[in-house]
Amino acid sequence: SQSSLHTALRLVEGWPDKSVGSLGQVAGVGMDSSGNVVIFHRGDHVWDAWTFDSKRQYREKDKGPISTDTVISLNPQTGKPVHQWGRDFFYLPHGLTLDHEDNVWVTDVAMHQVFKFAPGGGERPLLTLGERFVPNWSTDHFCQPTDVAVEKSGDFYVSDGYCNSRILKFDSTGKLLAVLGEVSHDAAPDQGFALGTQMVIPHSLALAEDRQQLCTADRENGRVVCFSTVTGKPVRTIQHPEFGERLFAISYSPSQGGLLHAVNGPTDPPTTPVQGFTMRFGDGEILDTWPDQAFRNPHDVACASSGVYVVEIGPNKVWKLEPSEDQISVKK
Ligand SMILES: O=C(N[C@@H](O)C(=O)O)c1ccccc1
Repeated sequence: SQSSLHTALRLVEGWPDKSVGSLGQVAGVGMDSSGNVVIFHRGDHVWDAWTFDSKRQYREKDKGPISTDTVISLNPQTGKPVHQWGRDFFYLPHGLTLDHEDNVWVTDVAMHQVFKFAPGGGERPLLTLGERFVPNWSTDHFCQPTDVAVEKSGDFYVSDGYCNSRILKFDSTGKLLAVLGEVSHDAAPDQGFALGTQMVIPHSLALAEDRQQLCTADRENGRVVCFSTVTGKPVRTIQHPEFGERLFAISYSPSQGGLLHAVNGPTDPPTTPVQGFTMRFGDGEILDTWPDQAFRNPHDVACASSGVYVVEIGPNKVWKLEPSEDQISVKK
């Protein structure tokens, strides 16, 4: 039997440092190569039931972009902000990813666009994809794109999105290479997708490059779907009763033989605890659930050697979870 040591995670009190000040809805979290925790929040903009019209067009364009910095890098030990940028550009921040060169990849669900910024941000993006404020399902448009994952080769994936059920693969210049998990736009939900049902809001991406798999949190199906990065075909799903109906975000760590961290989401009526999961990547088995008290609305998760980080929307929180002293050995 294989035993693997892992540790129960617990919330770190008083993190981040109060100098971070008041945050808007915190949509995305990522780690940079220095181990800083980078968060993507919405300032005074919110996504509520009236924000988009029936065609998924953003209703509040003329309010202008968020006037405060939306990207904040936090020191992982002190929780103090070490850098911030991104004012007067974004309307509804969603996904944030740092690639292996610390370029910052972000999605904005109001603009229906994906941007690549140089390390540390800057005034203008290095790359812009999608047509500003124009939702569509043609391959040069997105519809509320949710996240980005980037290979060392520079090829990258976009999970698209709330109103498209697909993942697009591009080369480093933004040329479309492949569409993963696509079903014809008018197909019934249970047709055309190799694993039985199409994705419903591919909401978060985790790239396990060493395992040639790209996984997504198929949010409203409450499951993980993994695709081969070689063939683009779906290779497996991971689903557990403990997930409940909705799985919001996932993050891959190559350590300890490959771990997948995930957070689920609230349901109405509440059926399962809103919590985090640590799974063995290989077979998807749950090794640990955390934290001791429940989350309310976890929206994204990122992991590093310093700990696991979860951001929430309502209440707007950034949580740090670190291994607690009591090591638990799992006999499997
Ligand atoms: O999913 C929603 N929001 C979050 O995921 C988010 O804010 O990214 C949402 C859906 C309907 C109405 C309002 C918000």
